[in-house]
Amino acid sequence: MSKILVINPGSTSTKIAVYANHDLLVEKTLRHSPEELAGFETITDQYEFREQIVLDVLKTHQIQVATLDAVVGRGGLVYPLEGGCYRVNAQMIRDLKAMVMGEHASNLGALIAKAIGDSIGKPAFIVDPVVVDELEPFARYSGHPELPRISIFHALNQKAVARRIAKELNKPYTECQLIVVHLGGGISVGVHKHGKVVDVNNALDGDGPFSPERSGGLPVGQLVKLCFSGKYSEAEIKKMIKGKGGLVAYIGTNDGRETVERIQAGDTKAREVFEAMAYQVAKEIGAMATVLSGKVDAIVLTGGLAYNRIFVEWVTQRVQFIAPVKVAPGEDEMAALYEGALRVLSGEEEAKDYQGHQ
Ligand SMILES: Nc1ncnc2c1ncn2[C@@H]1O[C@H](COP(=O)(O)OP(=O)(O)O)[C@@H](O)[C@H]1O
Ligand SMILES: CCCC(=O)OP(=O)(O)O
Repeated sequence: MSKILVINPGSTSTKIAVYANHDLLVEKTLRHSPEELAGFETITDQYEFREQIVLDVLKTHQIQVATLDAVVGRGGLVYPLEGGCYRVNAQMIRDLKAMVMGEHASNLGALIAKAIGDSIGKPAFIVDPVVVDELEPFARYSGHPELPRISIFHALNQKAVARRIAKELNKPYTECQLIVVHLGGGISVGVHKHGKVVDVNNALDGDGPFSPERSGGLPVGQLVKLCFSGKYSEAEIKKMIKGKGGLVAYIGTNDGRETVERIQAGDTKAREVFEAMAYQVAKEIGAMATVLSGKVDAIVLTGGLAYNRIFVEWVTQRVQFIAPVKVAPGEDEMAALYEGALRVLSGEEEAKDYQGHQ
């Protein structure tokens, strides 16, 4: 029997699960408001706070750390790599601490998993981190060679959900042409062409639609002017793009459910902003459909916001002319992390070795 702890830190939540022999023993999601996270200057500063959440959940459910066989965390911003299950090693920890590709809550997945694994002499893994890179050459062009587009997205959930939908379509994933949209704290719109994500917006850093806590793409000229206006520090501008952008900037919350409650209570501003976010998501889907020359098997909406009927309806109305829209609310990340680690523990697959910068 393999008992595995799964740790999934997201920008608006920490998700924890424990599995044993395919049985889900515990699953818990803790949501974090912008106020709760405001006191932490960097993501790494949230380490103790998020680790304590994990340990508290284990304690509440009377699961002894010593009984675990492995720990698997959501993979963060390491150097770009191919998909798969990687053993957390010293190089990975160094790169995450040095924030070589930037900051995101997912960076804490490997750090916490490694600390807990080391405390009991058991291995720690990550699976399909947010930097999985399968972009085709055209997708890397931005418009200036010093600023190539890069692949940062919800790789783990996009891949897991795409495989599930491919099954529903009775087609191997490697033969499908899908557009998968993860609607989380960040929003990614990925083109899955024959099993590879050949184009996707950088969900973290000022690209694509705005999201609950991110600005998405901004008018560059105006942004440059703002950067040099003396009005804001570099750190403040970065926060406008990630953390305090999108819904947070317009209506002060990163919470889709709270937004819906406000809309139901007659808040017209919240309604307009929420609908504008759906409009931008639809526009990005339209753009991504051109990558597949319009030959799209299905458009898939997933992530937390896909639970919301009105939001899904607004997007669907604008994009259903392209392909059938399938809704897979929430995420398959916890099971995908568990299964990735289990494949290694059972000897079905070998853990990949993270090398750092190639
Ligand atoms: N039932 C729901 N209705 C509307 N929005 C929801 C619902 N559940 C989650 N959300 C929203 O989805 C977003 C988070 O999605 P999730 O995929 O869990 O993201 P993350 O991993 O970024 O924390 C938040 O804005 C959250 O409030
Ligand atoms: C870093 C890309 C993935 C992402 O945006 O995740 P969250 O929605 O959990 O912030």
